[in-house]
Amino acid sequence: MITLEHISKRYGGITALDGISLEVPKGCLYGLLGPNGAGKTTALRILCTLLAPDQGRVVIAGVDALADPRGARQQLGYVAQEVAIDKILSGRELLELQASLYHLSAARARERIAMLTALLGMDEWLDRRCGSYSGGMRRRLDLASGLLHNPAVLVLDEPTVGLDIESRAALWDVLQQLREQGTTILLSSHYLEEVDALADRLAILDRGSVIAEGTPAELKRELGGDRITLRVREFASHDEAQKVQQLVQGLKGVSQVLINRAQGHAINFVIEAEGSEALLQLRQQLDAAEVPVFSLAQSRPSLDDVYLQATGRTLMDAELAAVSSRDPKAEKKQAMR
Ligand SMILES: Nc1ncnc2c1ncn2[C@@H]1O[C@H](COP(=O)(O)OP(=O)(O)OP(=O)(O)O)[C@@H](O)[C@H]1O
Repeated sequence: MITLEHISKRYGGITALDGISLEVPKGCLYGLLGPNGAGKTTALRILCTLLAPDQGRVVIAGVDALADPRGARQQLGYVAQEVAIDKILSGRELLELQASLYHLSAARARERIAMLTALLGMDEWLDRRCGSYSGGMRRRLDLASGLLHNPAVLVLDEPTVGLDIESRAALWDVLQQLREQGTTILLSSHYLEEVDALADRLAILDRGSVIAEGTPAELKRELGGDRITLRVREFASHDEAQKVQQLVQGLKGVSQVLINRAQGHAINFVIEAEGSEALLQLRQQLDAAEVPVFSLAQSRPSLDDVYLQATGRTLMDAELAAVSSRDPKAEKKQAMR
């Protein structure tokens, strides 16, 4: 239903997308996971014909989106990151306005609004002015606007940012229902647990490139055995961590040894075997090699491990780096042009 082929996009000297390709099959809930600044919004805006790529091809439900943007838009519902809702209108008036922009007949508009009101639980407050809505209500109304014309493809940019746990769970339910009804959904997120819980398939985006793609289970399985986090001290120095890294690399059944700066220079690695026996043996090997142990934790691979393995840093680490290097004001200005 969605094909992106070799899409590149630069903003001045910044490469936001570096030749990414994606395929989303029909009826799939697809997650685009990546830290802030990875290029998720840029990819979604290109897909939704709101931004032109420098090169590449976009096909939505068989329609070439660059040659026929209008045709592609008829297949699409887009829920942007920033909610743009008028404060004076009521939710219902806003949906009616939106329905007329989609050229729905009055009868069809009434029918769709009634259906979406029930689906999204908006009955109690839809006739109130939007200015009085909470973040969760605004998100739901925004989702309803994206779904009014019953699109085959729904694209959501970070749909649960800023939502409380309850609203987030409600939104997840709605997305799962829509998928069951056959809607193809592409959502971007920087929440690992969200993509893990919802997505049938996912792509991990980092600095404008797809660094991993598959089902959550496949990606985790590819990492092999259990993940170990070893801390020699609460906050070790980089030099100390490097020494331990070399020691651990020499141990039996150990692979993919990395230093994790974000966790006080903890050492992350994989052990071939599973279970407590393996940990016990590892502990003995560490003692024999005279490696001090402040803490030693074992877990099954997670999506964060997939990211860590591909980039050498955790998602949280990447987020922090992105926050300090971006200029939101300049980006907003540029995006308005
Ligand atoms: N309008 C713009 N002008 C200049 N640079 C931009 C603009 N929009 C995005 N960028 C840069 O392009 C890169 C990708 O940004 P993009 O917004 O696509 O990432 P993202 O993964 O969606 O992050 P976020 O979730 O924070 O929006 C970043 O380095 C960002 O600083």
